[in-house]
Amino acid sequence: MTELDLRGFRILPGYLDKGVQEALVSDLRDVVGAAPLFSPMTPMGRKMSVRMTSAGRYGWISDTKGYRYSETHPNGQAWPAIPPTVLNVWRALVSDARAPDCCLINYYGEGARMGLHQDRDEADFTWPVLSISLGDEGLLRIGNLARGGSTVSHWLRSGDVVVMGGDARLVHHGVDKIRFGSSSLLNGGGRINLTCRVVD
Ligand SMILES: O=C(O)CCC(=O)C(=O)O
Ligand SMILES: [Fe+2]
Repeated sequence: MTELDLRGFRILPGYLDKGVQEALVSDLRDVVGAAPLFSPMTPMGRKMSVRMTSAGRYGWISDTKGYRYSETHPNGQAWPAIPPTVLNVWRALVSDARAPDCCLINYYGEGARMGLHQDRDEADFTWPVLSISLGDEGLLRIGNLARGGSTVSHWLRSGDVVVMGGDARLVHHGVDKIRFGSSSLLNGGGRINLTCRVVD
């Protein structure tokens, strides 16, 4: 398998075969059944186009009080456990020593996007963020440690995995757009991105 290094992000195209992708989607259906997707508001009061939920001890939430991790879903309930199918990918690529305590699930429907940002709400940046893409293709944009400057873009496809760690742990990134309907993995189309994080 050819592995790519884009500004320190380790990109593993096609890392997960179709069978594993389907198993992940099946487990995620259970997670979303227990912890429904919601549309977060930015601290500025704008609705994000991506819908989200989480699994694990912590989930990532955003509302007018700001971005943060929470031990409960906005509906007040604890998040469901991270499925073993997800933990297996982390174990294979990141660590046997410690498991992630958050798996953020992002769902991109038609027209959804995510602006350039850093993942910096975790306590210890020596742990990488592991990202898994499922379903429709998404155009990842990668910038720099500081805000601004040039960017590079790369289409992520279903089964691709990205490790954002080391010196690149705080590199800005975002998803400009998806190619809605480009994959048949998810009934009804769209893109799911999972990011596994060590929060505390
Ligand atoms: O959807 C993606 O590929 C990236 C998601 C992301 O950057 C995040 O959830 O922080
Ligand atoms: Fe991110």
